[in-house]
Order: sequence, then C-alpha cells, then structure tokens
Amino acid sequence: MTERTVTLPHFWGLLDALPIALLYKENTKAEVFANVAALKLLQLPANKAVLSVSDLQHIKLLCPAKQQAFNLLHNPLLQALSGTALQQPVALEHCCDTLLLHSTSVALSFTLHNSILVTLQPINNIGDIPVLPQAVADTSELEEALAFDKLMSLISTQLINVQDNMLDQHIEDALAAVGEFCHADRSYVFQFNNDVDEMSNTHEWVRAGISTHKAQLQQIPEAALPYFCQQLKRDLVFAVNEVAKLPAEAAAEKQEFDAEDIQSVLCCAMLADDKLIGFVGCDMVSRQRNWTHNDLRRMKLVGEMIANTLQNVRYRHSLQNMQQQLLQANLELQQQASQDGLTAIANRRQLDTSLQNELQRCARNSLPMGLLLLDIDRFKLYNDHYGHQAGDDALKQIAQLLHQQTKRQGELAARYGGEEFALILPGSDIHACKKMAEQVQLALAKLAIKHSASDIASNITASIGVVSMVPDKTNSSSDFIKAADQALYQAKANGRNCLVIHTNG
Ligand SMILES: Nc1nc2c(ncn2[C@@H]2O[C@H](COP(=O)(O)OP(=O)(O)OP(=O)(O)O)[C@@H](O)[C@H]2O)c(=O)[nH]1
Repeated sequence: MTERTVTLPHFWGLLDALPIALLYKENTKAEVFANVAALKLLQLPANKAVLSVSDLQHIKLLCPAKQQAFNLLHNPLLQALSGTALQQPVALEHCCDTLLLHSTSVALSFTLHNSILVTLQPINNIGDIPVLPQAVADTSELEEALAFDKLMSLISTQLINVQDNMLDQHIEDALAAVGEFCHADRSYVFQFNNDVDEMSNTHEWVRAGISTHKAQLQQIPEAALPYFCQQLKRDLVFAVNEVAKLPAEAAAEKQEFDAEDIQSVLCCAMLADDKLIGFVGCDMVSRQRNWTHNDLRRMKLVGEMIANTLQNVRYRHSLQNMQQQLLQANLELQQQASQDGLTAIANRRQLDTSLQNELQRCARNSLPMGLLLLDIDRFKLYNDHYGHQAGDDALKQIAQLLHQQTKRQGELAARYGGEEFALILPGSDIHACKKMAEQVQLALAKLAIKHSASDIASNITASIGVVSMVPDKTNSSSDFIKAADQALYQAKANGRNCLVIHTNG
C-alpha cells in the first residue's frame, strides 16, 4: 500500500481507483483533489493528491483550434473548478492528445454543499462535441467581472486557513490574478513597519519579460516618496494614468517610476483594524493604461483579502506565542511545586509521588525497590557554631552531592525535610543500596565540610537508614519510609556516621 492510499480520505480513495482522470472540489473547501489518473495525465508528481491554484495555473492548456494558450481569464480548468459547467476540448502542452474537459456540479449525500467534478478524457474528433459555454476572445466586462470573482473565491478559500508555508504562494496567486485581470505588467504587495514610516516590497508578480525590482524596494522610508504616502494615507488609493503628468511636488515619485519604466500605476491601501499595514498595487511598464472602475474594484478586493489574511496570520502567531508562554509558565509552576526552594532538588511532595509510582512499577515487574534516608549529624551544633546561612550552604552542597549519585531511570534525590534527605533507588536490591549508602558517605567525607563543633568527626557526617524489598500490591510508600526511618533511628543510636540496613525482625 502506498502512502497516498493510506492518508487519503475514504471518498478520495474511491475516486483514486477510477481509471478516468478527474479533479474533485467541494464548494466550500480550498482543496482540489486530483486522482492518480489525472496526475498522470497532467504530468504532476504521483504523490500530490491536493492541488493549489498555482498548481492549476501552471498546467498549460491550449485551445486546440488555435493552438494558443488560454489566459487566466479564459483558463477553462480554473473556470470549471470555480463552478462553471463546461464541456470544452483542450490540449495539453507537450501532449499530442486532445482532451475533453467536462465539469459538472454534483450533489453528494455525505457533503452539505454541492461539489464540482471535472473529468479529462482523450477524444478523437473535436467536431462531434457540443461545446458549452464557448469561451470567446472578446469577453464582455460583465463576463470578465464574473470570471474574476470566481477566481477570487477560489483563492480566498485557500487563504482562509492558509498554512504558514503556503502563505506567500497564495498571496502571489492573488497578485497574478489581479495583474492579469487588470491587464497590468506587474503587481505587488508592500508592507509597512509598525511605525508606518517605512515600506518593503514583500510579494510580487511580473508578466513574462518584465523586470523585477523587489530586491531593491526594501525598507524604503516614507520620506523618500512623500507625495505617494500622503495620498495613500489620505485617500487610501493612489491612481496615476500617466506618470509623465505627475505634478511637480511628485518629483521623487516620478524619478522612481521612470527608473522602473512605469507609465501608469494603481495602488490601494491595506488596512487591519483601521491601521494602515501596507498596500497592493500594479504597474504598466512601457505602455500606458487608463485605470477603469473595475481595475480599482479588483485591486481593493485583493488588498482587503491579503490584509485580512496577514492579520489572521499575525493573530495566529500571537496566539501561538501566548500559548507557548502559558505552557512555559505552567511548566515553571509545575517545577516550582515539585522543587525544594532552598536546595533545588525534589521536595517532599515530589518524593511522595515518585516513590508511589516507582513502587507500583517495581511491584508490576517484581523488582526490588530501594530507599535511603539520610540525616546530617549534629546539625544543630553546626548552625549554632557557623550560623544559619552557613547551614543553608551546607544543605545545598549535600543536596547536590546526592543528586549527582542518581544516574539510572527512576532514581531520585529529594529533601525529606529539615536536614534530612532521601534517595529512591528502584531496581536496587539490598546489596546495591548498601553500596550506594557507602558511596554517599565516601563522597560526603571527600566534600569535607568543616564541623569543628561536632563530637563525631571534624567534618560534616551523616547517618543513613537503608531499606530494599520487592514490593507487592499491599506495600505503600509510607511502609518504605517507616522502615528506612527505623533503620536511620538505629544508625543514630549506633553512634551516627554509619548506615543501618532495615531487617524485618
Ligand atoms: N540552616 C538550616 N538549618 C536547618 C534547616 N532545616 C532544619 N535545620 C536545622 O537542623 C537542625 C536539626 O537539629 P536536630 O534535629 O536537633 O538534630 P541534629 O542537631 O542534627 O542532631 P542529630 O540529628 O541527632 O545528629 C535544627 O537546628 C534545625 O534548625 C534549614 O533549612 N537551614
């Protein structure tokens, strides 16, 4: 089974099995599904089930009668997927077959809305096919407006839930659409910085053969184009049919437009929460155009769509950021709740939880469970002699020493309370626990914290109670602590600075 068949939704899987090439789109969704036969026919990668507007735009379809490429306005594939019922012969570039492109709206019982099904079938005789509706070269303004709106609705569904990695692509699709429909040579998005006094060209579409200036148009200060910025902020539109006729106060703008060979320019402000965030625009290069009412309407629509998308992405990022901060704060709180404030090792609460969990784990796996309780000898005298602050420092050093002994999974050093510490040693039998207790005492001796007031030794020492048992379901963590505590009591009674192993007797 290939990855494609495993991840496809059930219905798509059925379409995939059909030998006929077809594309499928639910009205309200952005995805255009291509089955295996369609991908093969359209020469697209075999694992690409979902197509974007750009994928579709890049499929070069020719009008077989004229052997001419369809432009964006007449692109029958985009028309079909935008909801137009079609039956039209098309040719694929680099493919000698003529195909019948047939699109129809279908009502499926398991979707709320109508869906569009597009089939592509090889045909022999174009003459036999009743073609509806015929795309004509001289399209009326109304038809053009309708085609534009359909394409925009296709692009806007893709923009609604756009993933970060597809954002630029979809914005460029929208720019291509507005550029084509406004018969422009270049279309673009500029975004302002937070202070709205600097702009950068972030996205661009250029017609074949037209030069791009995006790389140079970064961080342009408002002061460099004062006439333009003033008009855009005041009217939210900057429309110039003939750059040559710009007034004298637009000298800076004229110079810039001349440098880019721009004859006509149309820009519309992009607003988010009533704040200017940038603008979309298009240029005529080397030829002039009187912008129409429709051009302005299209540009405004695309500007609004892109502004909303950028705003949504910003909201999403700030939400993700906030969520991250909350998670971090939560993690820190959790850590604080389980950490001893003075020594930064686990506190009593964490000790109880871990001991309980490890006991259950050892009981399930019939493993021994070891526990060491360690109490510093003559610590009252230490405090009295060296002061409470020095006592705190000694506790911290001993805590670190114990923490460093824990290496295996489930092992934990914790402050039990006051000058008393615990070591949980899951999987350690009594011999391993005894070895660990001796190791701790050796390490403590090496640490050599001076304690001249002690009657036990010249440095700080500790007494240790040791217990290890294979627990059963009836053993609780308090049984273990009680046993270790008894052994510790015995160690103190035995003269301190020693270890005692708990025995059942
Ligand atoms: N500096 C400091 N001292 C603490 C802290 N917690 C407990 N202590 C001190 O630890 C000392 C414990 O004294 P005791 O319980 O009498 O025992 P001890 O003097 O260590 O004598 P033995 O345990 O019998 O060897 C007390 O003086 C407490 O004030 C702490 O957080 N910081």
